Amino acid sequence: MSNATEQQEREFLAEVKEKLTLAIKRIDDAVRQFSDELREKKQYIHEHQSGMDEADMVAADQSINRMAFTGGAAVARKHKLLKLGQSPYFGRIDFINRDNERSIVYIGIYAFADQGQRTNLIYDWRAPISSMFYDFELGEASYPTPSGIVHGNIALKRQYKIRDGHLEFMIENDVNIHDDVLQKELANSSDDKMKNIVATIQRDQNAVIRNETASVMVIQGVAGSGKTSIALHRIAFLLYRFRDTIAAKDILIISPNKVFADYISNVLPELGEEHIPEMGMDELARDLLEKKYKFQTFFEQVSTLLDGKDLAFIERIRFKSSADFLSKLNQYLLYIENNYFRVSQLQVGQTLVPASFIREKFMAYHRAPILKRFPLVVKDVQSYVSLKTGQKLSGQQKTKIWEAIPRMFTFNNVLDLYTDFYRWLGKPELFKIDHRLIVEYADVFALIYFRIRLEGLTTYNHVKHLLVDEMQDYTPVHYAVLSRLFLCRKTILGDVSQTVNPYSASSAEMIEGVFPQADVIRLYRSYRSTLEITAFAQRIIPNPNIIPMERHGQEPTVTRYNNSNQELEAINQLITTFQESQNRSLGIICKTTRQAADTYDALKAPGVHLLTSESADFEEGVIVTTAHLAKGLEFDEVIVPFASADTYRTEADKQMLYIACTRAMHLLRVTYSGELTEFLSA
Ligand SMILES: Nc1ncnc2c1ncn2[C@@H]1O[C@H](COP(=O)(O)OP(=O)(O)OP(=O)(O)O)[C@@H](O)[C@H]1O
Repeated sequence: MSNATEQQEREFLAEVKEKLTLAIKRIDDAVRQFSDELREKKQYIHEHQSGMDEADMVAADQSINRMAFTGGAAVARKHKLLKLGQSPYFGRIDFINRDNERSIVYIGIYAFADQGQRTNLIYDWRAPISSMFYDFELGEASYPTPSGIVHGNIALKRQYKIRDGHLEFMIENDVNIHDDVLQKELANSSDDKMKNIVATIQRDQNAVIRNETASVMVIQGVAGSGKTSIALHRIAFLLYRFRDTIAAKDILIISPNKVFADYISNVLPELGEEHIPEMGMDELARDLLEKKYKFQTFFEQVSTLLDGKDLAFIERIRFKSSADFLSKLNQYLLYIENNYFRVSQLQVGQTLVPASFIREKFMAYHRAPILKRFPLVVKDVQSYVSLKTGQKLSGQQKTKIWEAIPRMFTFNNVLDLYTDFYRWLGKPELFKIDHRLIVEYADVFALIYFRIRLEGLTTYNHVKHLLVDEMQDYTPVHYAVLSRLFLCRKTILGDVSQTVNPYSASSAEMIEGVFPQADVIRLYRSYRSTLEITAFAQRIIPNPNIIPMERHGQEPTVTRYNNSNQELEAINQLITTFQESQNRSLGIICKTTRQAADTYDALKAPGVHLLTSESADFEEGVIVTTAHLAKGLEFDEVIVPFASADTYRTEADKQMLYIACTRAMHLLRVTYSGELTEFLSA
C-alpha cells in the first residue's frame, strides 16, 4: 500500500475519532440537561403535589418516565460510541453502482453518522450494503435491499485492525481475502469469554447469519466450525433486521449448562445488543413438570453411563432416544382415545343419558387434550339432563355427573398413563422409577410430552426466536416437546460427533425428520485448532469431510508415566510452564467428575479452578473439569490426563476423548500411565 494511501487512511481515522469525541460530548451535554430537567420536574411535582389532581399526576409521571427513557437511551448510545472509539471499523469497500456512483463504505460493529453532513461515516456490519464485504471480492457484486437487488462493482476492499484507537495494521484485499486477518485472529489467545467474529465472518457463515426466511434452521458443523459464534451473530442480525418486531427479551437460548451460558454471555452485548434470556434444558423440564416429579438430570445420566456398564439402563436410553419411541407414544395416545373411554349409559334422577351421547361428545372435543375433555363433557351431560327434565339440576345430581364421567376413563393421571404405556407396549421393564420416585432422564421429556398431549400446557408464546445449542444431545421426544411449546422460528445447532451420550445422539437428519420444513446447513471448515491438533483428534473419530485451517503449531504429545503420581507431578510442571507463557487458558480435561475432583485435590496449585456441574462462571487461568462440561468451551492449551486403556474403553469414553482433544486451540498434551487407550494407539 502506498504511503499516500496509508496517510489518507490515518487522516480518516483521526477525523472519525474526532467526530466520535464530539458526538460523545453532545450526548454528555444532553444527558446533563435531561437530568437537570428531570430534577426540576420532580421538584416541581413535589412542591405542587397538593394542587394536582389524578390526571395531572399521571401526566407528570408519564413525562418523567419518558425523560428517563430518553436519558437511558442516550447513555446506551454513549456506551456504543465509546466502544467505537476503541475500534471504529474493521473493513471498507468502495462500491460503484450501475449509475457510476461511488459509495465508500466503512464497516464497524455499529453505525455512526456525521450529523453535520448527514452522511454515514460507518455502516453497521448488519446493514444490507455491508453484506458485500463478506460475500464478494473485487469486481462484480450485489446486495439485497427491501426494494430489490442492487448491482455494481467493488473497486476497492480493505481490512483494518484498530485497537485502543490505534491502527495496528491494514490490508488491501486485491487477491486473496480475509485469510491473513483470520489467521491473526485465530492465533490470539483465548480468555474466559467467547469473542465476536464480525471482522472475519466467512462467506458460508454469513449466509447462515443473514438468512431471513428459514422457519427452522439446523446447523450441523464440525468441532470448531463456529456454530455457536454464528448462531449468536445470527441473533444479533435478526435483532437488527427485525428491530421493530423482535427485541432481545423475545429470544430464548436453551443452553446445556450455566458455565456455557456464562461463556457465551459476552458476544451479544459486545455487538451492542442486550442480554438474551437463557435457560437450561433441565430448567425447562423443571418448569414444565411443575415440581410434580423429581428427576435425574442429563448430567447425572451421563455420569452414570461413564461410571459403569448397566446394559439395561443403556437399553432404556437407546429405545427412548429413537424416532420409533415417539411414534409409539403417539400410537398409544390414539389408542387410549379410542379405547380407554369406556362409556355406559348414565342415570341422573329419572333421566337416562345414552352412552352414545357421551361418547359422541368426548370425540367431538378432539382438539382438547384428553384429560381436559371431561369437564366439557360433564357440562354437555348436565345440559342434556336439564333439557330433558325442563328443570335445573340439584347439587347431588351435579356431583354425580362430575364423578361419573372421569371415572369412565381408565386412568386419570399422567404418570399412571405413562406406566400403562409400557404395559401396552408389552415392555414394562423399560420404565424404571426408583423408590424415591425419581424419574430417569430418558423419561423426563416423554412425561412432559404426555402432559402436553393429555393435559395441555401453555406455550411460550412470547418467545419469537428459539436457539438450541448442542442439538445432538436431544432426542426426537425433546424436539416434539419443543415444537409444541415454541411455535416461533428456531435455530438449532450441534455436532453429532460431539455427543456425550452415544446411545441418545441425534443427527441433523433425525432432527429434519421432526422439522421437515427445516433448512439444514453443514459446516466443514474448522477454525479453532491448529492443523496438528485437528489431525490428532481425527485419529479418535475420523471425519473425511473436515477442512482444517492452515494454521500450524506444535505437534500434540502423548507421554507415558510410570504411575499416576508421576503423571500428576508432570502436570504440575506443565501448569508452571503455562503460567510463565503468553497463553491465558489451560484446560485439564478428565473423563469423570471423580477424576476431575481427585486431580484438583492432588494439584491444589494457586490459580487452579475446579469446574463442576454446579459452577456458574467460566474463569480464566487453569481449569480442571470433565469433557462433558468442557463441551462448547475452548482453551489455549489442553491437557488430557489418564488416557489409559482403563479409562477410555467404551464408545461413550471415546466420544469424551474426542471432545476433550477438540477443545485445544494451540497446544494439546495427552498423558497416561499403564497402557495407552486403544483410541490413540493406532
Ligand atoms: N469466521 C471466524 N473468524 C474468526 N474466528 C472464528 C470464525 N469462525 C469461528 N471462529 C473461532 O473458532 C472457534 C470455534 O468457534 P465456536 O465455538 O463458535 O465453534 P463451534 O462449532 O460451536 O465449536 P464446538 O462445537 O467444537 O464447540 C472460536 O474461537 C471462534 O472465535
